[in-house]
Amino acid sequence: MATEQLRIRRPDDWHVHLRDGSVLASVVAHTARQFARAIVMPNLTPPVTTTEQAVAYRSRIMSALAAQDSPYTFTPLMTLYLTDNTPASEIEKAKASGVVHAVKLYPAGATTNSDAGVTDLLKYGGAVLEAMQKHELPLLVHGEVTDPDVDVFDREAVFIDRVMLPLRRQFPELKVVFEHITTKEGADYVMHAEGPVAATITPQHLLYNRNALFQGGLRPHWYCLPILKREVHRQALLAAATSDSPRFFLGTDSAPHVKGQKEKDCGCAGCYSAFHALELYATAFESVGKLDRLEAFASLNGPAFYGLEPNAEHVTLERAPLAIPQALALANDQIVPLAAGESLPWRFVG
Ligand SMILES: NC(=O)N[C@@H](CC(=O)O)C(=O)O
Ligand SMILES: [Zn+2]
Ligand SMILES: [Zn+2]
Repeated sequence: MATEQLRIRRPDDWHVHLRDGSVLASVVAHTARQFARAIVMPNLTPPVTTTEQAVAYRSRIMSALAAQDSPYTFTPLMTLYLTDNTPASEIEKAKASGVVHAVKLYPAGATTNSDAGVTDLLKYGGAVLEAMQKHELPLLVHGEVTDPDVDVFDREAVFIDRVMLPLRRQFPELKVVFEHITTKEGADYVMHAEGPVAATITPQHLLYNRNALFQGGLRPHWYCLPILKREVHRQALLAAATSDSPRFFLGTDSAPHVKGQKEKDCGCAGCYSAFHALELYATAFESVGKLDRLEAFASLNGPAFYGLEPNAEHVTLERAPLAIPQALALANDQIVPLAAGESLPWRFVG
């Protein structure tokens, strides 16, 4: 008989966008409902580049949650946005704060709100990377090159050769998380690389291939960066996520954009999955008969990499259909969740 209930340690989301202001106010409870902790991305406008800003952003997150009388205990783990001008001294401050848990690399122009990102990591970032390696502050990378001559479907694989390999040769002890990997090349690299390397994987990259972008017409709500890839890549990601390797862990990359910002002539990249993240992952894991691997991926591997204890509490999912709404009334607007209108076989109970 198929499993009817699934009880796992409370998971954490190692890559999420909570935004700010009215969007923050309406999305934070979704993340807090399923996850005990989350690595919060710093790509606000303006970006979170200093420890002081990260501390202030953290209190806005906590106030937004408190304002909703949310019954959940939730700990945001903050990140700094690396720029060409980040001083090495900021790293010591960040580490000492106890609030900042990682530094995020956005290659300039690679994705949403990345204009202030790094233009040439090894040229400008040497002293900062040295400090991060010394203070054991992980570097989280959006791993795509921005070279317009590189095909958008190849940008992750090319990033490995052009940035990842030289970076890790120069800073072999630096903890690096290859965020939201989308390719077989990315999965293979992380699986076999020497040293402290890990990767997050999103639900959309485990569940869909690039056909989803064009299913019956142009589907902007499946558009995120890095873009969905071919089926062979999806299969490789599923194999990695459900493998025995502790290097792969949950990072939804839930990235809310209001409906009008997605459905336009130049729409934003990002899928919203905080509403139904665990249900999406459970569906993906079950599709390959690996539900028993979900707990390690969602609740154990991430804390181990970041040097934190796993959560003590547990959560339960039950086999019952979850109808994903066509849209969620959020932020005085609407946000369309990933796979809107479809149904999932699992439901998060609490
Ligand atoms: N993933 C996305 O498509 N978008 C993210 C940025 C990012 O994680 O690259 C966003 O902030 O909207
Ligand atoms: Zn990214
Ligand atoms: Zn992201």
